[in-house]
Amino acid sequence: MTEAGTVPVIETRGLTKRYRGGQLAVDGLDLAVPGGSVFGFLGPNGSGKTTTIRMLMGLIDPTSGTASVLGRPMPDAARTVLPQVGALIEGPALYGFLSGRDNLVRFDCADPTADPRTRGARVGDALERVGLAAAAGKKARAYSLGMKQRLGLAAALLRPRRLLVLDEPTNGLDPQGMREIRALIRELAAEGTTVFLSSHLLDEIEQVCTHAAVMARGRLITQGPVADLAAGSLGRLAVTTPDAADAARVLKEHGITGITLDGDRVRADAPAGTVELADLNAALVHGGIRVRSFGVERASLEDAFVALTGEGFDVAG
Ligand SMILES: Nc1ncnc2c1ncn2[C@@H]1O[C@H](COP(=O)(O)OP(=O)(O)OP(=O)(O)O)[C@@H](O)[C@H]1O
Repeated sequence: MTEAGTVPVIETRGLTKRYRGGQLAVDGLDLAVPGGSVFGFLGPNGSGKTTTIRMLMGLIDPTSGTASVLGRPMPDAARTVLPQVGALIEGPALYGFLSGRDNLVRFDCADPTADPRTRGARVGDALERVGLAAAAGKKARAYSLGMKQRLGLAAALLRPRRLLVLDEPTNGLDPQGMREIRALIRELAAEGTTVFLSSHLLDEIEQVCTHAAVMARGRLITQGPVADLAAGSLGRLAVTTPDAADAARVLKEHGITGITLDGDRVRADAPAGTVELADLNAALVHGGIRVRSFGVERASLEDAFVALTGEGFDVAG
């Protein structure tokens, strides 16, 4: 699944986690995250995303299977791997009574490899990076949720990272906050950082991710480039006409399947391969059908998800 020649930045084989209560949270996961990708880890609440991330970061041990991050086994190589990974998991731990800047100073002090002489510059750069320079002196408790999330990202960016792991980075944010975080993710990716982010929002994955994996009930349903995942399910043909019943008949005569009628809308499976859309449109018109609009609606990741799992998806969150 990875691009030719690139070593996966995250790779798991048969990764499984059964919690002590017997809950099988992650079941035989084979994941491959290509270097340089923005990789969306998508699934409804409770599908095992956080459990997987916690295993990847060495926070909990798998029941069975293996995980490697930056080419090294986890959790065994956690000490060498984790300094190269910026993580934002379950919201940043901030002190409300400290300013944004002082929170970052605290994080930097906690890093034994961080040179105290260059601390001020590092903290300033990170604040600049996430657009918080102007609000750096404000107490963190006065920050909006989006600003807190950006401060958490700034903490993850205090040193150069090859990989960023973000668990639901836009959860609870308003649309403006979501846009800010997404823009930042795109920027970081453009600089070559691989970003692995979990989300239960399909449109978020479509907007920012190059690749995605879809989870349901602890199992991997599919993974690959986002464009391929969406293209895997054909789009829907949509015709608007006052002669809907006749249009449906003509489409059927031309071998079109999955036809549904709703008022003046006729929808159907998009024709595969041999049927030319222009010919189909001409056939309708020649059949005396008054066509108001005719086209193929692009398949979305949501269509792919529904086709793959037979389930709806909590799109709105
Ligand atoms: N510490 C735990 N002990 C027992 N069961 C757990 C524990 N943590 C999670 N689970 C269960 O494991 C399953 C997967 O949970 P997980 O949090 O990994 O899913 P998720 O996809 O990240 O969902 P969410 O977005 O709600 O966090 C759920 O059924 C959950 O109830």
